Amino acid sequence: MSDHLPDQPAAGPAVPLPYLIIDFDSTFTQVEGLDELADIALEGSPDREKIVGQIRELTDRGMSGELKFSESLRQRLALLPARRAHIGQLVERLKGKVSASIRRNRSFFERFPGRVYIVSSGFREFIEPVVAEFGIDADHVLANTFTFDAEDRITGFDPENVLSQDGGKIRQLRLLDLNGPVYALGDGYTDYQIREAGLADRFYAFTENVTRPAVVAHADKVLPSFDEFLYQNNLPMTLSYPKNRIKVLLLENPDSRAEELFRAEGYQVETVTGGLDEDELMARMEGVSILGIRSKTQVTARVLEAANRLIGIGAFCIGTNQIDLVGCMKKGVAVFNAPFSNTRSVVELALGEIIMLARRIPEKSPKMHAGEWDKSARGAFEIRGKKLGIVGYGNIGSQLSVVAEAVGMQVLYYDVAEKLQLGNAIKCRTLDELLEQADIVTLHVDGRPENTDLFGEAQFARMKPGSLFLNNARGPVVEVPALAAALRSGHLGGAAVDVFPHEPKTNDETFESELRDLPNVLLTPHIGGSTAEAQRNIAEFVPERIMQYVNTGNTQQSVNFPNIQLPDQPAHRLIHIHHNVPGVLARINNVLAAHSVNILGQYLKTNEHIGYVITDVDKQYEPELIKALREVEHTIKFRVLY
Ligand SMILES: NC(=O)c1ccc[n+]([C@@H]2O[C@H](COP(=O)([O-])OP(=O)(O)OC[C@H]3O[C@@H](n4cnc5c(N)ncnc54)[C@H](O)[C@@H]3O)[C@@H](O)[C@H]2O)c1
Ligand SMILES: O=C(O)[C@H](O)COP(=O)(O)O
Repeated sequence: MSDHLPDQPAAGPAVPLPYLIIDFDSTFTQVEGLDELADIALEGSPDREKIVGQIRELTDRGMSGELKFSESLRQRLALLPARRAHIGQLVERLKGKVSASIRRNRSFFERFPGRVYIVSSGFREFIEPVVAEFGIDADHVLANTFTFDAEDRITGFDPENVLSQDGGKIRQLRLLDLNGPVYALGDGYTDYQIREAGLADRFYAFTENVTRPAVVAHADKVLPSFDEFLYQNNLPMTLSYPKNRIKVLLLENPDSRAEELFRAEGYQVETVTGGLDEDELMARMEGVSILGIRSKTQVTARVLEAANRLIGIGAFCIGTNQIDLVGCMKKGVAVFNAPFSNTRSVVELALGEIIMLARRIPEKSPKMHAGEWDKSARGAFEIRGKKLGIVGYGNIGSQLSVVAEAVGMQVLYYDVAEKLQLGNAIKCRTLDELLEQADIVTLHVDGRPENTDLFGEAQFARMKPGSLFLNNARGPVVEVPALAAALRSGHLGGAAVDVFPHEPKTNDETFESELRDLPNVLLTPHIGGSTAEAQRNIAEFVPERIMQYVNTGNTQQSVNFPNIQLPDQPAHRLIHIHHNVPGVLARINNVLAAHSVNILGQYLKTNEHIGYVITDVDKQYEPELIKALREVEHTIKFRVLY
């Protein structure tokens, strides 16, 4: 039995629950209130950007300890042309900008309002209504207050308020005189000063929104999220595990959007340019929960053995033949890919290649670059009316079929599976039937092991003399020496090849192949799916699938897990992956019954190797229940979602 994410610690506060002194700007909320107020007040002003920028800079200098706090506040307010009416708009804006992890753990604040103080150098007028939604009363908000003139313009701050003065938070804490342990949480230097003055037992630097190195350097602990604080202190939390503890390793340069999306969700992300070989990858797998790869990285049984926390793999491409899918299943690792995101890109490349080969451009263009003018129609033909033989009529093959017919080609196809015949395409019963008729043969099969060497001497010999050949599928599907021989002998009129049995791991390695320097051969470095559109689509599609799996257990479109999509419902969700043997579901339910847990919804799907059960239950689980579920015989992985 293995388990990648620890369960929620015993749901209950440490005794006694320390007082939490929480900063407001950039901690409770994602932003600085005064910066936002300036942005609102200056709407429509040509100076908006300039003044907001100046205020931001002053805020930053004050927060990092570079400028005296009172001076930073005075200068900011002098720049701020705001009125009382703007404060209402600011409150609405701030309500939508409460830090994600604070928002997520609203129930914590509602449960322990007496232990939380918002101590801020910001202003009560906008803080109070925002934190009130979390059950925090006005007498637990300690903040500055604005002064106004007769026309309701903000003129400054109340100088009598200790929080407007240097060392204001220290003075405020002294006045509060709390009896018991005190923890201070914030992003600024003034939050650290509470601890420095001995008025807090710990200072936690909160970095979910902003990281100030000078502040982090003084922290007892760094908190990428409030979940992390609750987790470290064994306090009740909404998630079962802080996302910042989930490590994502991205290889082979997927579009930067992927990293952005994972980071936005709070995950820790590491990236590696290019691919890694087996040993290198094994050395990187410790602690990795999510692995992102493209077509090059081989995820073998040895790699999986080295993966002690892996729960999901994202193939940022279509093909998944590079992954030991069954091995993943048996380890409870769900695999997702992007089945359609680069389909169109491959189709467009194939069509372009067909035309280029038919006009012998691979020969003509280099000659022109060398200064040779070779104007002749020898060996050049139109593609209109020619027979295109598509081997593998899946997503790419069938899309190419439509596009090829649109430019006047006749399409023949061969597939091992029964496929919907599109347009006027003609199905061939055997591969040979297709090879004997086609003027151009294009491969779009997947990389399953049985397809290794699908095309060799015999298949090329079957093709019509002078015909063209394209491989944009997978390198091992074609015996390269046989293809090279058919081209050298002139039996084939040309070829376009994008994929190779041995491809360089990075752009720094040299490409070696027998196909180099052959006539009328277009060679491309596995770029069938390498377009801006495809890469962007993939980088959005795959992280979304993986995050849905991590967050909700949804396995829709997983390539190796039974597909289950569940409704979101207010419940506690338990995820159980087990070897597919009889009786596991009954055992799970016996454990739930023995702990008097009511099942709100339960979904089971199995495949040849595993069973996947999602159970929604109606009450907070006890540690003993989790332990008992984990001990159910044949469990591969057990996970508490929330
Ligand atoms: N060059 C690139 O950059 C690039 C980009 C995307 C995809 N690809 C490759 O293209 C492949 C196909 O992509 P897709 O989205 O169309 O996949 P798909 O799964 O939709 O289609 C593959 C089709 O091939 C058929 N097939 C498998 N083996 C066969 C065989 N021996 N003979 C005849 N038919 C066979 C399958 O039944 C299926 O219909 C991918 O698996 C990937 O390897 C390459
Ligand atoms: O399977 C695929 O989608 C293609 O082979 C593209 O792979 P790549 O992302 O490694 O370019």
